[in-house]
Amino acid sequence: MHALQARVLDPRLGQQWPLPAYATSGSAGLDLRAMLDAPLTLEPGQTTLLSTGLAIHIADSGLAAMVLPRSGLGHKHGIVLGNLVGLIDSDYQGELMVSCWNRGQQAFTIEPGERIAQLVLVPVVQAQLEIVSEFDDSQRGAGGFGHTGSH
Ligand SMILES: O=c1ccn([C@H]2C[C@H](O)[C@@H](COP(=O)(O)OP(=O)(O)OP(=O)(O)O)O2)c(=O)[nH]1
Ligand SMILES: [Mg+2]
Repeated sequence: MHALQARVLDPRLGQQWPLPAYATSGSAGLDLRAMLDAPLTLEPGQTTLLSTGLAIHIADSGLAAMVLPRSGLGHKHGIVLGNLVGLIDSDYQGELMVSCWNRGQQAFTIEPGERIAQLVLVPVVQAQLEIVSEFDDSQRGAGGFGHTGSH
């Protein structure tokens, strides 16, 4: 288990609602909660930026965190992320924010403290660009976007 510095920015987190924790020993994501004062209804097509009450400092440039949708909310209710995926830089120290997008056909009400997204810590390799005039041959070359067919 990796140690990760975190600050609680909303006192309700850890008191009224549990701090983010892995739901099972094999869970990959920590659920993030909506720090709302009242239920918030997202109309179809609407996007809102939600506070999570939590800040983290990853500190290691070999790591990042990703904010991902929860499958139940996304599949059943169309509640996904306005940025599709959130990327948290290792030097970001601000509040973790979640852009919530109702891509569905029905209004959805987010309750205060509801788990709205999940945070996954991932390894990162930073690359130094080495500019060349030609690449060595590869099996694929420049073929993409369905180049290998559909079967
Ligand atoms: O879902 C998200 C995505 C990003 N962030 C924070 C952490 C991240 O490190 C920072 C910047 O994100 P990103 O680089 O994706 O946004 P940008 O539009 O490129 O902004 P910037 O110019 O600040 O890098 O915003 C969040 O809190 N939630
Ligand atoms: Mg950026």
